[in-house]
Amino acid sequence: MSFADLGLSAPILAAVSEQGYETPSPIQAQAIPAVIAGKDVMAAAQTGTGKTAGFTLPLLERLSKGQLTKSNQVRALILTPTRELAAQVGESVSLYSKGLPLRSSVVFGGVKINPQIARLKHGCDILVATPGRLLDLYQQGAVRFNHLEILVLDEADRMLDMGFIHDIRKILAVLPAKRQNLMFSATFSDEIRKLAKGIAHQPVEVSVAPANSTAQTVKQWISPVDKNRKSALLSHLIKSESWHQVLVFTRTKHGANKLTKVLEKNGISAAAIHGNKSQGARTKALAAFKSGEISTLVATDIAARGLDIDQLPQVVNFELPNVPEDYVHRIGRTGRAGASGQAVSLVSADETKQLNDIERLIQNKLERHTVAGFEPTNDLGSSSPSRPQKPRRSRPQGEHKDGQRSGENARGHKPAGKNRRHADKASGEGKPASRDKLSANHSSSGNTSRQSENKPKRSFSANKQTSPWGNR
Ligand SMILES: Nc1ncnc2c1ncn2[C@@H]1O[C@H](COP(=O)(O)OP(=O)(O)OP(=O)(O)O)[C@@H](O)[C@H]1O
Repeated sequence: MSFADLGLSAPILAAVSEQGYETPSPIQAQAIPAVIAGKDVMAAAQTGTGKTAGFTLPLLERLSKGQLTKSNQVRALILTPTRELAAQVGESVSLYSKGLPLRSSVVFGGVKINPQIARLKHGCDILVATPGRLLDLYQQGAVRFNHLEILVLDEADRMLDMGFIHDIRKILAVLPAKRQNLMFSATFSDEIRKLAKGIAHQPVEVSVAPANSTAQTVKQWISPVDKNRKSALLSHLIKSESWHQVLVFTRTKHGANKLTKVLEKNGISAAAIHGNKSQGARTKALAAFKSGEISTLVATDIAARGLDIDQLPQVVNFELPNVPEDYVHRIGRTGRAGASGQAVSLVSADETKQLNDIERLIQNKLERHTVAGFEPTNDLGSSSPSRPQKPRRSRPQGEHKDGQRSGENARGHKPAGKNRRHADKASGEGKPASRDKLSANHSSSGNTSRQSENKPKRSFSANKQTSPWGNR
């Protein structure tokens, strides 16, 4: 199977080959023809298996056949839960649409709105957005959806959970009823799956692995440890194992700041990224991490979804997430595109319940390795992954993960224009990061990227045993 067999035209095939992709991943092989055929698609596939190209390539194929955009209008809307992810997806859209006469743009909160309004004036064929800022732009008349053809919910389960559903409903209400709906994620709870089906029209369900499964390329283990020894253990591991690039997840923003300070005190170069940081600080931290300027990025779940950090070798859960699906997404920042990676969770006795929930969700008992000198005084107890899965705990209504409120709540239900400062924060997590390049106000049609230069061929066959790309 090659990309040419999937019904993509020459300019798109050229862009794909410039990226070094030789073979479509299983999710791409299944989703691309269905999207090109105009069907609604709900797609589930493990983290790092190329879902972005799975919806972007056929979307471009369809748009390239129709009429180009008109002023303030959008033909395809891609919604993402974080600003960083919006930027990254925007970058992919630019790369893949290089040879096409299509305009694309990215909008998210936390940066000035006026340049975004100016860019939208001429309309865009593809708009990548976070929900809060999109609503503000809509309410200010900067963007119109009369000609919208395609809606994509990237990280669909996250977009449809309690924190985002109000904004999504408002957006859906202003879109034409007749449109193509695409929803992609690595995880779908039954509850969210039902909700998604209500939005899509007889969707084709594409799934290439058991529901909610982790990428096979990630070696996972847990280290039982007492809560008050976690930062010492993390510092010890980073130094003794010579981890040069580690993404560490904490449960709270305060916890991320505190841990960053401890690591720095222990001589480890670290920065924190979370929703209370300015967009500038977020962008800087992620860029410094990607370039190797700092070895450790301490993040809340703001960084759990979708971020594609090239060859990231190591993820650490300093604390386990409350929602078990978030574990799957967090550890999926490593072991992407067939590369191997390692994910370690530091688990204290008070987290036994979260651990049980995670092991049930992924149907796998995680290996325990106690590090010498860090033996816990309190036992973890044992879990049984095979018991039936409990209903998923939803996040509190109106709360985005990472303490962010929905656009509506953040604006205190006032029209956006009257409370712009808050509205800017609304979609919360917002600012971009592409794989190698961060661009705060990325807007483009056919821009260039360092990624495309001298791209090595990326093939699935090299790692057939473990790679999700090669398991067909
Ligand atoms: N056909 C392909 N061949 C080789 N590499 C690919 C191919 N398609 C995508 N990639 C690369 O694989 C990586 C992961 O892709 P992507 O970010 O789309 O994963 P994803 O499935 O959306 O993951 P997540 O669930 O974490 O969002 C990217 O670096 C992308 O460039």
